[in-house]
Amino acid sequence: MASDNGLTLTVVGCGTMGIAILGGIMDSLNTSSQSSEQEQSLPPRLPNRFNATCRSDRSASRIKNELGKYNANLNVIQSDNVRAMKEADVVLLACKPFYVKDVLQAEGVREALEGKLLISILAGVPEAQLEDLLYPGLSHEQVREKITIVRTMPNTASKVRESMTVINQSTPPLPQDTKNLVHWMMSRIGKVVEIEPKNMDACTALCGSGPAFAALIMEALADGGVAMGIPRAEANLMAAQVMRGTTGLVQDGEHPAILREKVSTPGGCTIGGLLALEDGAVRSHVSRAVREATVVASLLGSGAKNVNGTRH
Ligand SMILES: NC(=O)C1=CN([C@@H]2O[C@H](COP(=O)(O)OP(=O)(O)OC[C@H]3O[C@@H](n4cnc5c(N)ncnc54)[C@H](OP(=O)(O)O)[C@@H]3O)[C@@H](O)[C@H]2O)C=CC1
Ligand SMILES: O=C(O)[C@@H]1CCC=N1
Repeated sequence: MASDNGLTLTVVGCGTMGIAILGGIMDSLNTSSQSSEQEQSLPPRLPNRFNATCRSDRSASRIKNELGKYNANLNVIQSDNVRAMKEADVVLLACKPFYVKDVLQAEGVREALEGKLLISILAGVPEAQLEDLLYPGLSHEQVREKITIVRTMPNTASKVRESMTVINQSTPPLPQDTKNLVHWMMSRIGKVVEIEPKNMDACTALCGSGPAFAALIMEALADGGVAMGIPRAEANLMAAQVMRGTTGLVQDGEHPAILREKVSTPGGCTIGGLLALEDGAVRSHVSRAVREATVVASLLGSGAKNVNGTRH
């Protein structure tokens, strides 16, 4: 643990998401200027040392390459999760769901995590499952005396500090300092919403998978432009800025339906395009993608095989 007033944050399984989240936190610490509102809920101790764990040399190099620019106190630890967890005050669990059992049931892990805050970003793995892996047979109340586990769902836009991160509501509620710390960490990388546990899989689909769905729509917009003669580079830039501008309007309070109506001049081109989208049942298919991903997310933690197998 840190000997000064700072916390040591260990990211176990530091790949795409671990790097994105650490990058957001390090960037925020470098550029920190807190608003008065943030200061009120500022945790008493903030992370100032970072451990990132992985196994391969390739992953270790990637972590150093991508996070080196922040000049943070970062230690990359290969194939020794227990040491990295022992040194931590807070552990961010960022490995793939299918090897969480191996990671948490490895010798010495339970002892290394005792008394600490464990924040999980694993898709489809409820808090109860993490508790059971660490302390089989103990009740939730008994586990809470040994460790605090919080399930969250960020997304890949953490890298540019534009994540939509969902935090699972804890029962009983977290101690205020712990809650402030979790919110502080997650608000370094974007926006935060707390949600009931029953909705975490749907939030995994909407927020965790959402950037992939939005990217597909963005590509389709650009493809249409290319088909009608716009050069690819300009079409990509235009599609991205159109999506950004649209989100800006909605986040500024405009309802999406009103936005659509305002763009649709009677007898104009927009209504013609919108009706073509409705002919293709785009709205239904996009919603279905979120519904499908929710069902798949709910199966990820169970170790079930072929979770993307056809259900029709
Ligand atoms: N990708 C996304 O957009 C999102 C992912 N998530 C969730 O985040 C988690 C991580 O996903 P993602 O970052 O994409 O995955 P990655 O595969 O990019 O990262 C996982 C990392 O874990 C390392 N690793 C594997 N085994 C171990 C081990 N035993 N000990 C320590 N490190 C290990 C791997 O490196 P090496 O093999 O070298 O050890 C790898 O770098 C998943 O649970 C996913 O559900 C949540 C939201 C969005
Ligand atoms: O596809 C996945 O399983 C992960 C979880 C959310 C985003 N990516």
